[in-house]
Amino acid sequence: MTAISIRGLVKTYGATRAVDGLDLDIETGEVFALLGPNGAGKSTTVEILEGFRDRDAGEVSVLGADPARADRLWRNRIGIVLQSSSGLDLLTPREILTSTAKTYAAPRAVDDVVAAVGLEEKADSRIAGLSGGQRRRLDVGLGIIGRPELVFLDEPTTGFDPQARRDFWGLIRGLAAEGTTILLTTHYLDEAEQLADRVGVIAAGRLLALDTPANLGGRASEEATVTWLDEASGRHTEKTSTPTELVTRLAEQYHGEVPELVVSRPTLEDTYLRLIAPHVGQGSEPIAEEVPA
Ligand SMILES: Nc1ncnc2c1ncn2[C@@H]1O[C@H](COP(=O)(O)OP(=O)(O)OP(=O)(O)O)[C@@H](O)[C@H]1O
Repeated sequence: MTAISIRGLVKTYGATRAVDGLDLDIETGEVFALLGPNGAGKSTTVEILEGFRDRDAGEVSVLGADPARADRLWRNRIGIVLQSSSGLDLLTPREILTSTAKTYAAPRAVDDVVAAVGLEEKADSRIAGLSGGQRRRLDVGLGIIGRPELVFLDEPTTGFDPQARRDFWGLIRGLAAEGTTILLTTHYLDEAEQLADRVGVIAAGRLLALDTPANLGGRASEEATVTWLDEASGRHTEKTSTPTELVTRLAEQYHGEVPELVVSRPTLEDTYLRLIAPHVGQGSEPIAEEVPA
């Protein structure tokens, strides 16, 4: 079943075509990561799907409804992670989670959410005293307290320390295991690789590539790089489509362990940067001066 369907979506701001004819389907239960450089149109797309922004053209369906005309019942089925805890400085995370939970029909238990986002120690402290990363955890907690079927996460781990990011990934995997559909935007390629079933890369409001993280842009069939250190001749690097064969040959040559052996394939970040390269800095390149002959 399709949770989100987008056909020919267009959004313009003055002369800027922020979203320029986007087509995309996201399946129920899928974790989908939308990737793209700054200004690619990710937030605009997500805000249209959330019903917070009007579109200029195209068809959009989210959980079977058009977000531009959706009602409160529909809104209760989706979870949105906003930068919402600002302005609530005198309250505590537990207070704001408890009052938000009351607006939903079947909310999660406040204690469960506090634990899921790792805010146990700060649950009863004023929000004013929370760090940036702790506030973001609260935002995530507010986004999931209503037990939504679909969660929108716009750059959810910005400002998280490495441990908090790992904890958050565990939380997302848990939601996905319960069947929650998740649409995530992120600039962290490792996050997309860890979490997403599929990724979509957009630039200038258009979809450039759509695949699993492992296959994006033909990644799975790209050559591997094998490096090793030879005591006599120094470091060697070879690109090959048959790395096992090369490593087997090296193992024979060195009679066992190959010194400082590394076998690597292009990372998702390498592939992503290659995909977006033609679209980055468009229009902002300095005009080269003509050199007189
Ligand atoms: N309210 C607005 N008014 C005018 N232009 C806007 C507005 N919101 C976004 N834009 C423009 O639309 C384009 C897409 O912006 P958007 O915020 O959707 O990109 P993004 O992919 O989410 O970027 P980032 O990764 O920086 O968050 C940009 O050129 C941006 O300047």
